[in-house]
Amino acid sequence: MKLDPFYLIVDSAEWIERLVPLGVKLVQLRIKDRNEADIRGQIRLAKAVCAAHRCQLIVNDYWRLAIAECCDFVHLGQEDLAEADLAAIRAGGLKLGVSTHDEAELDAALAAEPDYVALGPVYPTILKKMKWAPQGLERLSAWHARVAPLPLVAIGGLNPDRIEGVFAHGADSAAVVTDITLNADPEGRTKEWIRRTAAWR
Ligand SMILES: Cc1ncc(COP(=O)(O)OP(=O)(O)O)c(N)n1
Ligand SMILES: Cc1nc(C(=O)O)sc1CCOP(=O)(O)O
Ligand SMILES: [Mg+2]
Repeated sequence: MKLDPFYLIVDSAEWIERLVPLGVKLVQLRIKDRNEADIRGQIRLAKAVCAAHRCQLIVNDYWRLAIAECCDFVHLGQEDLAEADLAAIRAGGLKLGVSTHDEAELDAALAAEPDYVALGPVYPTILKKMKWAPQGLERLSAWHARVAPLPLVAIGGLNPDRIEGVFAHGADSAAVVTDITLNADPEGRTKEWIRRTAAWR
């Protein structure tokens, strides 16, 4: 399976409505702190927009809702993974991406037979407090050696100037949040990401 090299992560369907029509082909809906009915509505709207624009939607965390809403890709962290019903996810025909931050987590991720593995934070991130120090580019190469031929996603502190480095060290896709959502011009920055990742598409 091939992932688009530009992996946008946003916290609402409204962001997806705004940015996916610009040509985004891979987006994660990563919602925190909303009630279930709200999240279900967000997933429905995101799914409709992504279908209209041939963009792959990945639902973070809410695997039960993703199955119920007939989505086809979920992303799970290690705690989510430990509690998730992987058989139900597979029976629902969903693909699975898994976060990793150390070797033990990589072992657990690979045991789940995922469709991609993410490594982070490659660089410092301001999005959330993390207990792991930045992994650095050499760590991406080490992950690539263990993960290939599965796609490897780099995440954490990425910006357009760091794209080349992560792909040179074995990443197949670069995931990004704040470089776009906190940018003064999110649309312009999204177009820049699409352009700067074109060589790996
Ligand atoms: C592509 C990608 N990589 C890592 C994460 C982080 O997932 P997780 O560790 O479950 O943390 P939250 O995002 O749920 O806070 C991700 N979402 N996407
Ligand atoms: C959501 C998330 N997960 C990470 C991990 O390492 O698992 S780093 C991260 C934040 C990514 O946001 P930004 O692009 O703004 O740094
Ligand atoms: Mg999670």
